[in-house]
Amino acid sequence: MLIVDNVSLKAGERSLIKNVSFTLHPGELLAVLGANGAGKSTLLKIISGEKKKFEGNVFLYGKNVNVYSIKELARKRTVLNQKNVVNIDFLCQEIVLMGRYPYFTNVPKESDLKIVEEAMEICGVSHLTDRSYLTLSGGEQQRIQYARVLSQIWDQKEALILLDEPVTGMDIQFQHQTLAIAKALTKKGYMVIAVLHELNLAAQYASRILMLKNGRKWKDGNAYEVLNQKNIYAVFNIDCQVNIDEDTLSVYIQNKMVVLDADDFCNPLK
Ligand SMILES: Nc1ncnc2c1ncn2[C@@H]1O[C@H](COP(=O)(O)OP(=O)(O)OP(=O)(O)O)[C@@H](O)[C@H]1O
Repeated sequence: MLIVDNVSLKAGERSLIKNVSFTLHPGELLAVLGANGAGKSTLLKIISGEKKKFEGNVFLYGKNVNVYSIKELARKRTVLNQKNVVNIDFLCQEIVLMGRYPYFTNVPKESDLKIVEEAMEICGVSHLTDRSYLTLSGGEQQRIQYARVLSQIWDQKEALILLDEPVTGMDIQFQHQTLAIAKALTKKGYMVIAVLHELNLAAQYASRILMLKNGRKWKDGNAYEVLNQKNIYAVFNIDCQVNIDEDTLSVYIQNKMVVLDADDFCNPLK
């Protein structure tokens, strides 16, 4: 279980996160939504233990996240960051093997290599095993990073999977594949928190949605409760049509096209 208890974080005088509380249970997939700069990545960094100086408390499986040892925490939570900077020319298999670093000292065990193989297979990147990571496309790199993140908790009975914009740069097939894998893992008892910008993917895959606005919790509930026209306008300042299937209560959001007149913003002196 994850308990986020009245968490706040400031940068100077500015509040990045303000009094955010929620509880997550095994089996839940929480999508965190919000406009650019709403505080989604900051919240994930607090939960992951990356940001240590904040008000309030985060308890992961009953223990304060700030008192875990690095090694212990690495077995309880895994993180896919928004940006994954790699400058050294690793092979893809070596990148995924990094997920197993908390489990071996010098030489990976047979079981570590097997997990790397399995994680790469589920992420559809087995064919990239011996490729240089730096030669991959953006979407391929993202899928390798996802395999690394999964390999880190693959053999754990309980763990929290934190995904910051996991489907950015992926084609539509792998956007769905990525979230389908996350959802399948929740059925095994894992907890997942995914920052998403695509509202329909959140509606389809998340069991719960947390909307952030200016660092505060705006709404928390299922897609049917949270993804309505009013909330979407309040958070994203955009008009949309929300279609609801009354039998399944599934939600589908259609955005309206934005039309601009170039004369209104082009340099009038040109
Ligand atoms: N160290 C910092 N000092 C000052 N401001 C910061 C710092 N870190 C983040 N911010 C600001 O805090 C706000 C929240 O940042 P955060 O990265 O959490 O947003 P986000 O919701 O993930 O946005 P996006 O959708 O654009 O990724 C932003 O306005 C950002 O500029």
